[in-house]
Amino acid sequence: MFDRSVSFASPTGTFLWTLKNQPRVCNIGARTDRYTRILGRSTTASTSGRWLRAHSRRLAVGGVFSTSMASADDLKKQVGYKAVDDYVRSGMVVGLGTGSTAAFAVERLGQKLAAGALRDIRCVPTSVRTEEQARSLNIPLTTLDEDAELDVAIDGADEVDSALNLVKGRGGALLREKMVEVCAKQFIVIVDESKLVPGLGVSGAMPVEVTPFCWQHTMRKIAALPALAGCRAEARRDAAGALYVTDNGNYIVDLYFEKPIADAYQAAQALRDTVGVVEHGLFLDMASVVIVAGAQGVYEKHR
Ligand SMILES: O=C[C@H](O)[C@H](O)[C@H](O)COP(=O)(O)O
Repeated sequence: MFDRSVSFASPTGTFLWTLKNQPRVCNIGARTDRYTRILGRSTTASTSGRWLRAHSRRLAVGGVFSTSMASADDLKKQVGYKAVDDYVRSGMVVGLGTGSTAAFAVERLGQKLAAGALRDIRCVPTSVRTEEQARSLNIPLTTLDEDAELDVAIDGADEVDSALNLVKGRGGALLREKMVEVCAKQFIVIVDESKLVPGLGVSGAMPVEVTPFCWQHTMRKIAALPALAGCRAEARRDAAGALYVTDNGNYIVDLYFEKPIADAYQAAQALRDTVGVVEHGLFLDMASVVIVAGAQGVYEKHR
């Protein structure tokens, strides 16, 4: 359940969260004997809450907690914080991704800027949502028009395959994300293990951004592409049933596959060649590093 060799990006956060949530305290108590064995100290389950509180710093520094106790948000926070701690330095131009995982990286960047641990950073946000979060944290912003070369970009993903190719855009931000992330010297992807897939297109939609002009015609063209054989195309709608509109004023066609996309490169090329398609959610050969949080802790996959 936990392992001396595992190191966590943000174990303190996980631990504090665990203590605050009563059902999880029981889990900790049940495992106290294992913690004490590692630290060479005896205690009883009944004193575990007090004992763990007193030793939380030592436990956190030792990094012995298992992410099996962590919530999905804890895992996202671990990778979001680690990406900023390990890959962002003062003076850099940074691409800020979109989504629930990327939001933790933005949060960390804001914290480090406020604390003076990072200075002279300029960031390019990949969506209106991210821009608003960054502004609320006083993160200095720039655009690709002013800063066309980024040192690093950090973003989540919907799927990651074994070659570190990605599906992105289930949150609707794919166009700006791809525009920004192709300009980064290093593109750091942050995910929890649930995003790792044996082949792209299996866990949900592969989004395609299309122009509103004759979008149904474009959707039919996409669905008929031989490189996408077997896909079902559906226009994305909001909760009220209206067509979903991206930050760029476009629509999204979601493609659903029963089997992994046979050849993602062919599929990407066929989509690029379809007039009316603005961008698609296949991010191929782009990720430099994928930081993964899972049951065995946090680890990196490099291209
Ligand atoms: O359009 C959204 C983006 O591509 C997100 O990065 C992606 O959907 C992953 O989001 P989350 O971290 O919330 O799972």
